[in-house]
Amino acid sequence: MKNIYLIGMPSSGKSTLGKELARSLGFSFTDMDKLIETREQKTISEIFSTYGEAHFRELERKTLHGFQPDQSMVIATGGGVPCFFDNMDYMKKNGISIFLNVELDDLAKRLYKAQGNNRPLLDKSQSEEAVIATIKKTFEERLPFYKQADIQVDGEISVNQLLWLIESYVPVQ
Ligand SMILES: Nc1ncnc2c1ncn2[C@@H]1O[C@H](COP(=O)(O)OP(=O)(O)OP(=O)(O)O)[C@@H](O)[C@H]1O
Ligand SMILES: O=C(O)C1=C[C@@H](O)[C@@H](O)[C@H](O)C1
Ligand SMILES: [Mg+2]
Repeated sequence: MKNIYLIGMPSSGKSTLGKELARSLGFSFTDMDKLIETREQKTISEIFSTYGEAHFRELERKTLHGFQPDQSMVIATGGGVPCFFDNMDYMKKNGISIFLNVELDDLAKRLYKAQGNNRPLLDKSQSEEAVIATIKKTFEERLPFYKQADIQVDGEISVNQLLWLIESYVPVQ
């Protein structure tokens, strides 16, 4: 079966929903950020600070293009993946892309609740206002890319609802 790519802002629920979706479909689950961290033996923050963002974006592209199509995988992409290189076209060509579109206020709340701070583009040591302003600006810049997804989900959704959307888009046996 075709791979499923979950895209969206940090904290939009790609990993949480992705794991449940994979379990329901009997697909394997892969988190691109985790895969890159394992392969590089560094956290995403360390990769950014040591080699810079451009290097990280190259790693993301290589990782994305390294997945074989039709491998029955649910892939939680990094938040920036659709916005660089030909990544969005690649996902559309090689699987089903799903945009998890979550309200900015909800994104900000989730981000503050999450433990730790390993997302270099969303620095929780800044004031809450500054973080929200960054999220808003980033979201607006990314929306034209995210919107190209095959399926868009607005707000919260259950796995069963998501399964229905996927089956309606392309029948899953
Ligand atoms: N539908 C939901 N309602 C409320 N909270 C949620 C929902 N989905 C996820 N969360 C919470 O939001 C936080 C972020 O979720 P998750 O890690 O799945 O997002 P992500 O898109 O994978 O983020 P990242 O890009 O940082 O990896 C977690 O604390 C998770 O428990
Ligand atoms: O939104 C982004 O650009 C990022 C999101 C994370 O998933 C990581 O891929 C990294 O922190 C960059
Ligand atoms: Mg995640």
